Amino acid sequence: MATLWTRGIQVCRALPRLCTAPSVQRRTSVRLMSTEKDNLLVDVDSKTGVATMQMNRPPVNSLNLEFLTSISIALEKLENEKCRGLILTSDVPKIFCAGLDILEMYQPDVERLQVFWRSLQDVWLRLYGSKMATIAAINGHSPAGGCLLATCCDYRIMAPNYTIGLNETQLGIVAPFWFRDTMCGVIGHRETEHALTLGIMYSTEEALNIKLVDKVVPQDKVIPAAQEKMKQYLKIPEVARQLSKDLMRRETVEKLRLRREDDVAAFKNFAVRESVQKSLGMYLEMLKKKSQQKK
Ligand SMILES: CC/C=C\CCC/C=C/C(=O)SCCNC(=O)CCNC(=O)[C@H](O)C(C)(C)COP(=O)(O)OP(=O)(O)OC[C@H]1O[C@@H](n2cnc3c(N)ncnc32)[C@H](O)[C@@H]1OP(=O)(O)O
Repeated sequence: MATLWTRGIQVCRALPRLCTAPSVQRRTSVRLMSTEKDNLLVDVDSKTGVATMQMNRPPVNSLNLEFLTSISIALEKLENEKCRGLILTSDVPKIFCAGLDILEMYQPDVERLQVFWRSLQDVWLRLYGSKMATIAAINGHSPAGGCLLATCCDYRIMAPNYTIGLNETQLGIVAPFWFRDTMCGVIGHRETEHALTLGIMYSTEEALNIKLVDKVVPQDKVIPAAQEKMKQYLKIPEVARQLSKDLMRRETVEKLRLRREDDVAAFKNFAVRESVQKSLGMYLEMLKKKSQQKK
C-alpha cells in the first residue's frame, strides 16, 4: 500500500475516502495513519467507520507540541474522511494520558509556548466539537490534560484502580475556562467547583459516583465495552445525533473560538510568572524523585 508523509503523519494513499472506498470495505481494519515515531496509532474499521486512536508516547503520553499537533492532524483527517465514530485510548500500560508535558511550560521559549497552547486549543476544538461519536476508553491514569481529553468525548469507560481529574491547582496553576466548561458539562457546576479548587484526583470508583465516568469495566474489557457502546451511537440517525451534540456544545466552542488569542496571551502571561515557574519546578522535582525511588 502506497504511503505518504504529511507533517510527520503517515497516511495510506489508497484511502482517499476511507469509509466508502471499495478497496477498503473488503478489509476489516486499516491502519490509517501513524506518526513518525508511532506516537499515535489510528486504525479505522472500514465496515463501521469507527476509528480507534491509541496514544503511544511513553512513558506517560504527556502532551508536548509535536504530539498535540499529531493528534490534531489525525482528528482533522478522520473528520474529513467522514469517519462516524472515534474511540480514544492509550497503548501505554497503566497510563491514559498524564496531561500537558510540563517541560513545555517550565522555563519555556515564549514563542514555542504560545504555539504549544494554540495546538492544545486546536485539539480541544476538534475533539470537543467533533461530529463523530467519541468514546474515551480510559485504560490508565488520566490527570489534568488527560482528563480534558476524556471529558471532551461523548462517553467515558474506565478501568478500575486508576485516577482521573483536573489537578492543576495542586501544581500551582489554573485550568482555563474551557477546561472548566468541559468538566461542567459532564459533572455540573458544584462538583466542578469542588474538583477544580481542590485539584481533586478521583479514583475510578469515585469518578463513577460523580458521573465523571459513565461506566467501569475490567481493564481488558475497556475497549470491547467502548466498541459495544459505539454501536448504540451509530444506530441513531447521523444528522440528528450530530445536531443534538452541536446544540449542547456550540456555545462553549464559540466562546473559545472568539477568544483564542486572548486565551493564548493569558496563558503565556500566567506561565512566565516567577511564582508559577517556581511551582512547576518543584512539581517536576517531586515527580523525578518519585520516579527515581521506584527504580
Ligand atoms: C503555566 C500553566 C498554566 C495553565 C495550564 C493549565 C493546564 C494544565 C494542564 C496539565 O495537564 S498540567 C500537567 C498535569 N499532570 C500531572 O500532574 C501528572 C503528573 N504525573 C503523574 O501524576 C504520574 O506521572 C502518573 C501520570 C500518575 C504516572 O505515574 P507513574 O508512576 O507511572 O510514572 P512516573 O510518575 O514515574 O513518571 C514517569 C516519567 O514521566 C515524567 N512525567 C510524568 N508526568 C509528566 C508530565 N505531565 N509532563 C512531563 N513529564 C511527566 C516523570 O517526571 C517521570 O520522568 P523521569 O522518569 O524522567 O523522572
